[in-house]
Amino acid sequence: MIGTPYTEGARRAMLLGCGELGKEVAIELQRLGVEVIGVDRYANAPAMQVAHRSHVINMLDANALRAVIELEKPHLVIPEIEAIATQTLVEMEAQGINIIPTARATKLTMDREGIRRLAAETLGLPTSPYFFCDTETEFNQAISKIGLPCVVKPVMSSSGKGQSVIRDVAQSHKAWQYAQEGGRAGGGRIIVEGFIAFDYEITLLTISAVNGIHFCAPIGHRQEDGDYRESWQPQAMSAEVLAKSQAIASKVVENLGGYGLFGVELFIKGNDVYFSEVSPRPHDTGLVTLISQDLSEFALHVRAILGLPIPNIHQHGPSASAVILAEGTSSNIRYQGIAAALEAVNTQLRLFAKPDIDGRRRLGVALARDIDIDSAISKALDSASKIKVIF
Ligand SMILES: Nc1ncnc2c1ncn2[C@@H]1O[C@H](COP(=O)(O)OP(=O)(O)OP(=O)(O)O)[C@@H](O)[C@H]1O
Ligand SMILES: NCC(=O)N[C@@H]1O[C@H](COP(=O)([O-])[O-])[C@@H](O)[C@H]1O
Ligand SMILES: [Mg+2]
Repeated sequence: MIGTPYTEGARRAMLLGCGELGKEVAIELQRLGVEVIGVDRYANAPAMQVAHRSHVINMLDANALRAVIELEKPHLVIPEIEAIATQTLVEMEAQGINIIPTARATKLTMDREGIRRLAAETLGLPTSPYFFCDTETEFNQAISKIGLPCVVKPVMSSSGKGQSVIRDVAQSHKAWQYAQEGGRAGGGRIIVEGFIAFDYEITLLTISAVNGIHFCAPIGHRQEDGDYRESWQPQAMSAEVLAKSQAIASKVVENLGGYGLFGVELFIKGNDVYFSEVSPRPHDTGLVTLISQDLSEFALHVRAILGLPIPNIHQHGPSASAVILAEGTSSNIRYQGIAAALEAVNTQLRLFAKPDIDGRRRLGVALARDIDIDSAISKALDSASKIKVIF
């Protein structure tokens, strides 16, 4: 049963994080008449523009997070980013608040050490070799054990922040410093991973719903500076490798528990599949599902978390997304070229409406369908290139 927003019977959902992914989740919640409360670190964040009301707090501040949850008493708390005081979510869950998918999942995936040890050491899944280090001496020892090239990341970071690849020992000190600066908590523990020279990488969107586990068609993507630039669906892969990927994803998702959509990141090399990491929430590379599927990853997340069934997921054929990135400083962002970007058949656009920019920021995404993946990618890239961001 779902009541009407602003009335006693309303079903209240609180989004912790109101970026582009949360905006689409908010729209899907609104479509089913759920009352949406947005929370993020800054005002007028994308999902706040869709929510019934919103709050601006530092979500890493345990007291502020607890206070906003106690004030609003949401039926569902939907984390949209990793950087949240997840220990508070664990405590609130113990008091009966429904944390999506589970407080433990948000805590384990906020920290690379939590999810990596679970996947490799508890579940026995294949991953890159890795070491965790707290000092530069340990770091140098880890590099010599793992060998070059290797990848260095702060344990608490996302979107490639503080991440670099070391190909020559001479780059080690710089990589250490960069990882210390890029960590969410301002320095600290890092992970050194062996570099997997994969043939391709995928996000396998996996949904745990009331009627079981469901998979979307695999999404291929290209990353630059640890951040995604284009994604496409379906990624061609053999039945054997797809089955292996689905088996890995099921193991991870079943262990993390709860209902919701997960973005399982996998590296594929020959017939080998390596687990990389997982988002217990919609994934940025999954933005392509806004054009490639009848139920997008956001619609699927909402269905799952409301305890609704997912009888089928229809995929429309070769599709792609290309991000619209801009760089600069402004709080008066305007977009030109929208008509040109939408000229081709089967093309769509999402402009996230972020209120400002200071540095490089993803502001939108172009979406396209075509007769094959290569054509869909070039159409999406072409559409994205038509958008001129004016400051
Ligand atoms: N061990 C590795 N070997 C080869 N490539 C890697 C490795 N680790 C990461 N990468 C590359 O860097 C990208 C980003 O890495 P990762 O997903 O760990 O970072 P992130 O900061 O969590 O990014 P996001 O938050 O966008 O998922 C991967 O998608 C992959 O392309
Ligand atoms: N890879 C994670 C990811 O894509 N997260 C998405 O980016 C937003 C932050 O954007 P911002 O840095 O521009 O505020 C987040 O709120 C989420 O929607
Ligand atoms: Mg990733």
